[in-house]
Amino acid sequence: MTLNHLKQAVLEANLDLPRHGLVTFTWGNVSGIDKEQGLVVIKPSGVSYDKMRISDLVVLDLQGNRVAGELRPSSDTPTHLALYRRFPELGGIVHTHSTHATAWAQARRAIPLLGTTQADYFHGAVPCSRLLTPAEVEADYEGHTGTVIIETLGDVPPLTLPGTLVANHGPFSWGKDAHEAVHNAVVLEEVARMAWITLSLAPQAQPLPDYLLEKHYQRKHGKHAYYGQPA
Ligand SMILES: O=C(CO)[C@@H](O)[C@H](O)COP(=O)(O)O
Repeated sequence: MTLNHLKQAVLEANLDLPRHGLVTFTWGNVSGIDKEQGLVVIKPSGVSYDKMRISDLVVLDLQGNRVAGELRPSSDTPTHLALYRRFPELGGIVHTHSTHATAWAQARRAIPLLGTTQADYFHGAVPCSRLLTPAEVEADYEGHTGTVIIETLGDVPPLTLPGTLVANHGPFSWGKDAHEAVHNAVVLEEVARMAWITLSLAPQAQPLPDYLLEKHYQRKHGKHAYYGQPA
């Protein structure tokens, strides 16, 4: 994919955020990475989606040096860059304040794995990070937001758990590219809403048994996946 194709894909992915009802005002951002060139394309900070143009996008290297674009990059850029540096398998990252996922993050609760919808995408509960410390906020708030996400994932391959909640902040999602990252952000918001309603109806609701988790997760993502149509 050329850099211009990546810019177009990242623009489209950002415009998909309001299309899918994931953002209010400018409360979200999407980036994508050209792994060969080590360049990240990200949304400009504070620019409304209906006014966003491809020329507004900002291009940076993985150390955060501007390569192209005049506007300030998203305020969450250091978080995106920290995740790309730590997880080379990521091709796209999304951050939103989508209502239900943000509510679970504000409650500092992982979204339990209660159903097969979540098991189709997440190989377990959607974890919630710890709260950043005052020293971390003081030193590098957005960079350390990446730190707590990386800590929360530990050795879990990120594409098997394509999203995490940052305590008292909101969800970050990712995928093999920007489009898939937005798809996973939509799923995260949906399963957050489903889990909230489920636990309202049945506070004693139990997690999905492992045999059903594996069935659903592997049929979409396993070596012998058979969901959908062959590529
Ligand atoms: O988390 C926040 C604000 O709390 C940010 O995600 C903004 O909501 C989006 O910022 P920009 O990408 O426009 O800088």
